[in-house]
Amino acid sequence: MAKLNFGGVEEEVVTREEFPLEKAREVLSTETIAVIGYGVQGPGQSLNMRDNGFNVIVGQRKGGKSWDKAIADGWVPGETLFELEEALAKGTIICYLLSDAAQIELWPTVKANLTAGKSLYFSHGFGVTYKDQTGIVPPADVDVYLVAPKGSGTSLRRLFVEGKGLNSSFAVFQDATGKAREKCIAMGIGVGSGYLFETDFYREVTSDLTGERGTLMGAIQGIFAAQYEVLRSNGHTPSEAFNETVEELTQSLMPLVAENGMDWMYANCSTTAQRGALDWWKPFRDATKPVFEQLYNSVKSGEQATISITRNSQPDYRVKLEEELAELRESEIWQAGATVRSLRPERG
Ligand SMILES: NC(=O)C1=CN([C@@H]2O[C@H](COP(=O)(O)OP(=O)(O)OC[C@H]3O[C@@H](n4cnc5c(N)ncnc54)[C@H](O)[C@@H]3O)[C@@H](O)[C@H]2O)C=CC1
Ligand SMILES: CC(=O)[C@](C)(O)C(=O)O
Ligand SMILES: [Mg+2]
Ligand SMILES: [Mg+2]
Repeated sequence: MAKLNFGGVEEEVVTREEFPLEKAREVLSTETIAVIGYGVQGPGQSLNMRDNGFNVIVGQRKGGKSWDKAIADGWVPGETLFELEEALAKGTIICYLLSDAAQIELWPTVKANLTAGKSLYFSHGFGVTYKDQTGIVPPADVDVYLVAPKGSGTSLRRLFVEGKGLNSSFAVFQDATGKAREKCIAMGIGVGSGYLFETDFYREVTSDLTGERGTLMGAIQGIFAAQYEVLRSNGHTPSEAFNETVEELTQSLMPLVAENGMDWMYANCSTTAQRGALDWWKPFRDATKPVFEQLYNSVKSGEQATISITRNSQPDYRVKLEEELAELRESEIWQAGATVRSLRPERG
C-alpha cells in the first residue's frame, strides 16, 4: 500500500506497481472466476480479466441480447459461456454483476452454490448493505468482497484497451479463508483498475448513490436544463444555448479540469470569465447544498434503495425506462446536442 496525501488527509492506495498483474495472476491461479450477468459491468470486467490472463467464464440467461453479445465478444457456449446455474456451480469466485434489483431474485440460487471457501464478489455495496430489503445475507464460510470501478463498464473496457485504467474502490465484508483481502485486490487489478482505494460496503453504496444522483448524472442534467431554459427564454438560439451550456464544457473546459484542476482551467480562460466564475461558484454551491443534503439523507435512510428496488423490478421497467430516456433524447436541448455533435470536425 502506498501512503498518499489527499488534500491534507493521508490515505493508503494500491497501485499496479505494488501489486503487479503477475502477482494478481498468482493469487488467483487456482480460481475459476464466474462473471454472472453480461450487462454493462459484466463485459468490461470479464473481457479485461480474460485479456489479463485469468481463468474466466460468463454466466448469463440464454437467448437474450446479453447472451448474443457474449458470443459476439468471443465467449463460447459450453466452454466459457454458460447458463446462470451452471456458471454458479463451476465458479469459485462468483462475480455477482446482475443489476442490483435483479440480484434479489437470483439470490437463493446463488446462495445454494456458495459452498465453503468460495468467494462472493460484488461491484456495489448495495445488496449486502440493504440486506433487510434484498435478503442478501452471505453464508459465513465464504469470502465476501467488492471492487467497484468508479465509472461505466463501457469506460472500464475502453480505458483498458487504451492501456489506461479506471479507478476502483475495494472493500472486504467477510474474510472466511484469511485470504479475502489479497483476492479482492487481485481481482481489482485483474479487472483493469488504475489504482484502488479502500472503503467498506456501507460507504461505497452511500457515496455511489449520492454521486450518481448528484454531480455525476442527476444534478448535472438539472443544471444544464436550468441554464438552457433561461438562455432560450431570453431569445438565444438552440445552438447558442447548447454550446454555452454543454458543448464547451465537455469539449473544452472539462478536459482541462481533468488534466490540472479547476484553478488551472480558470487560469486558462479570460480574466472576464475568471471574475464571473469566481464570483458565482459560491452562490451556486449555497443554492444546491440543501438539495445535496436532502439527497444524502434519502440515501442514508434507505429510501433511495427502496425506490431503486421497487421501480427496477417492475416487469415493464425497460419500457418505462425507454420512455424516460426518450423524454431526454427528444428534449430540445439534447436534440440540439445531436446536431452539434454531428458537426464536430472529427465526425466529418
Ligand atoms: N453499469 C455500470 O457501469 C456500473 C455498475 N455497477 C454495479 O455493477 C453491478 C452490475 O450492474 P450492471 O452491469 O449495470 O447491470 P445490468 O443492469 O447491465 O444487468 C446485468 C445483467 O443482468 C441480467 N438480468 C437482469 N435481470 C435479470 C434476472 N431477473 N435474472 C437474471 N439475469 C438478469 C441482464 O441480462 C444483464 O445482462 C451492479 O451492482 C451495479 O450497481 C458498478 C459500477 C458501474
Ligand atoms: C458508472 C457508475 O459508477 C455508476 C454511475 O455508479 C453506476 O452506473 O451505477
Ligand atoms: Mg459508481
Ligand atoms: Mg452506481
